[in-house]
Amino acid sequence: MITVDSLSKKYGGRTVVDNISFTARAGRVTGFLGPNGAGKSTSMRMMVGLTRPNSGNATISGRRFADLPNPGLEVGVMLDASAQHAGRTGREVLTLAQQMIGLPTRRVEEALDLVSLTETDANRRVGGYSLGMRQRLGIAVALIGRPSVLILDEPANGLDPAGIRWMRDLLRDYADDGGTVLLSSHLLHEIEVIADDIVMIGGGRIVSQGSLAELLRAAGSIVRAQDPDALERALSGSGFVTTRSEDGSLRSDADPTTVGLVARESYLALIELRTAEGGLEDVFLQLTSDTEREGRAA
Ligand SMILES: Nc1ncnc2c1ncn2[C@@H]1O[C@H](COP(=O)(O)OP(=O)(O)OP(=O)(O)O)[C@@H](O)[C@H]1O
Repeated sequence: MITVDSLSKKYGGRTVVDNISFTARAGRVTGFLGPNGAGKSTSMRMMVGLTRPNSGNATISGRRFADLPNPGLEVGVMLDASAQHAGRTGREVLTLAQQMIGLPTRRVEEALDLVSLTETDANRRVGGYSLGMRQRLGIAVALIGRPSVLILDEPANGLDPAGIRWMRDLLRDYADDGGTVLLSSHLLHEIEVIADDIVMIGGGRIVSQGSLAELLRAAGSIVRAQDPDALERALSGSGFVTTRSEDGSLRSDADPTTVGLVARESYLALIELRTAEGGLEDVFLQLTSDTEREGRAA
């Protein structure tokens, strides 16, 4: 588990992380989502003791990163996959991590296997790796000590669609085995397909957090009814805002379950009912544009 408690960071008098608090739970993938410059990397750096917060603190499995006796056994971190020394081979990078943590040498081969880096890849210098291969190596370094917590900054950067699917499966299995995963992204689709919980950040502040299902519910619904006028009346009578599209469907700010219940109460037949398209993207753009407006006005 990762607990972030009222973390703030200022650079040159400018607050770039503003009093953020959240918990990333065991057995869940938590997506840390925000546009460029929102403060995701700074927050993650504070969690792993690389940047000193102005106030607040973060703990990993109940302890501050600096107090972990052998951090590599507790938390796997990948903040910048390109930060590895370009002149070292992938195997050398992993061997250094294995020795630093004090693991048996076989963990190097196991970690390579885990991220599907071949023998030939492992013996090449990192400088010649594609970005996708660097991401795989970075994830291997993070996983080598079998930690129970993973903190990954934009791990899907540079991966092709097959690579993204691979990473998604790897992180899903890791969380299903009880691990805690916190991963950042500015790509909504990436988060939407992998995360159980979402922490949305904009302008250094948390603008929304909750389970993916809860946030999607906020996106509203698209519904087609046999009698759209009657459904429109029923929904507005229940306090929901409904708009009619040219194709006759209705868009409502009520979530699909609520729309279904309202329709049932009025004995109305529905032909189609789903979450409004755009889903998380709509919620995200709406929430982060609000904070940006506030930021500019302040
Ligand atoms: N060392 C630093 N000195 C001064 N300003 C910094 C420093 N590090 C980050 N910032 C600023 O803090 C803000 C947040 O940056 P951060 O890298 O945390 O955002 P991010 O959400 O990770 O964005 P991205 O997706 O672009 O990496 C930015 O405006 C950035 O310019």
